[in-house]
Amino acid sequence: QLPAGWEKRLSRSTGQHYYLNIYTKESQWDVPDKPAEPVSSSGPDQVQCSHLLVKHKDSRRPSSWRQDNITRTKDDALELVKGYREQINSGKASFADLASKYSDCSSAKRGGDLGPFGRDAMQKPFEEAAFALKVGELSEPVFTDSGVHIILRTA
Ligand SMILES: N=C(N)NCCC[C@H](NC(=O)[C@@H]1CCC/C1=C/[C@H](COP(=O)(O)O)NC=O)C(N)=O
Repeated sequence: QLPAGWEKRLSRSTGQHYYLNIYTKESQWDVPDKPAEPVSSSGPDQVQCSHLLVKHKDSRRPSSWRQDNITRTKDDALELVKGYREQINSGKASFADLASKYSDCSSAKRGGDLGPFGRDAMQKPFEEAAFALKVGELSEPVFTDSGVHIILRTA
């Protein structure tokens, strides 16, 4: 009895049997001794995230609902983001509460929620960070042309 995920095949050229992994399509001469695993998918097609964005003077659009002309430096923006991240991780404040108060993105009105999105929707550094998160996980600070973000994957 073959382990799951394998098929026994006959090699016409040698008349020998070989074994085909039905997931990877790889073949081998040795009789498999353990089940073949379905290849792990290349991650989700879509994720849903909330973010807290702190813009700075070099942001692509240094303006927001909070502040017409944003003049803080990138370093100051990073310090602020680190502080928010600490407050969330220590349970002192909720992500949605801080995002609604301090995020320089219009999504602040929705507690930072960006809704579900697929690949190629967001700037690449944001996309890479978001798709690497597990559901419920909070990112490290992420830098995009928009500014400095922390990202919470919610679905
Ligand atoms: N698909 C959804 N929900 N909306 C379209 C998002 C378009 C996308 N936006 C971003 O990548 C920035 C970084 C992550 C979130 C985000 C929000 C920006 C940040 O603010 P801004 O720099 O624009 O002033 N505000 C809105 O777009 C982009 N390709 O530019």
